[in-house]
Amino acid sequence: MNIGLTGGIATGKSTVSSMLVEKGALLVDADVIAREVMLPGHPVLLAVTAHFGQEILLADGSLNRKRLGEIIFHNPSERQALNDITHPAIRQEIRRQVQAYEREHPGQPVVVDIPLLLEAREEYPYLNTIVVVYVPQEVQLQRLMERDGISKEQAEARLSSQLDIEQKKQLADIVIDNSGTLADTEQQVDKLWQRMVREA
Ligand SMILES: CC(C)(COP(=O)(O)OP(=O)(O)OC[C@H]1O[C@@H](n2cnc3c(N)ncnc32)[C@H](O)[C@@H]1O)[C@@H](O)C(=O)NCCC(=O)NCCS
Ligand SMILES: Nc1ncnc2c1ncn2[C@@H]1O[C@H](COP(=O)(O)OP(=O)(O)OP(=O)(O)O)[C@@H](O)[C@H]1O
Repeated sequence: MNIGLTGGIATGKSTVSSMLVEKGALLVDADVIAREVMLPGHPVLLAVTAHFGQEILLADGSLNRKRLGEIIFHNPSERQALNDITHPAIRQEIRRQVQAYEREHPGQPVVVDIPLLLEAREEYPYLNTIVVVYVPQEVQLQRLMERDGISKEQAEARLSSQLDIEQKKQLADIVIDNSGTLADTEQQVDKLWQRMVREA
């Protein structure tokens, strides 16, 4: 069984996907792919630079992630422009990796971690079980500020760039509540893993 794993920023997707990988799942990680297409020389980074200008690059030609983040998390039309440039290539690579795993490891469960899965559900018809990693918004905000060392205002800007976590929870087939201890989460992940193996 393959699952699409999503949630809000800092709700614990990586925490849960690491637990599943420990148990033997194969992982496709959209954030990793998103970083790869932003490496110097990649056509996607060239297109991003053509739109946003050289000021989004550091002196060595690599992406100034902080600068681009400041622009797109505060400006919906610039965020849309970035999504229009980057998302088709990211989606294509996600699909390619899933197909490669299915070919090379038939029957082995695959976890596809995509932060913006429910913002573009129709783009992923091949993912038919959606798992949402959930924490209430106050916990999400707190964890995000702590992990990234950012202000409340910056954290709120990131949260409001995505579908609300309560809405994502409503759209889930399976919810993992990550607001308790890691041991509480691990118990839920155990159950999910049993199901993934059973329905492989
Ligand atoms: C804007 C960038 C440079 C900021 O980099 P930064 O290192 O600060 O953040 P990072 O990449 O670790 O992203 C952290 C989280 O932010 C959220 N996020 C990132 N991009 C977006 C977006 N376009 N819209 C909404 N949320 C986003 C996601 O939850 C992601 O997990 C970077 O996020 C980026 O290149 N974004 C465009 C690609 C993208 O949409 N990636 C996320 C989904 S695959
Ligand atoms: N159950 C938990 N209790 C306390 N802290 C937790 C718990 N789960 C995760 N965290 C912490 O919360 C932060 C966010 O978790 P994580 O990085 O897994 O989220 P994410 O959804 O993958 O984030 P992103 O959207 O940015 O990729 C991390 O600092 C992590 O260590």
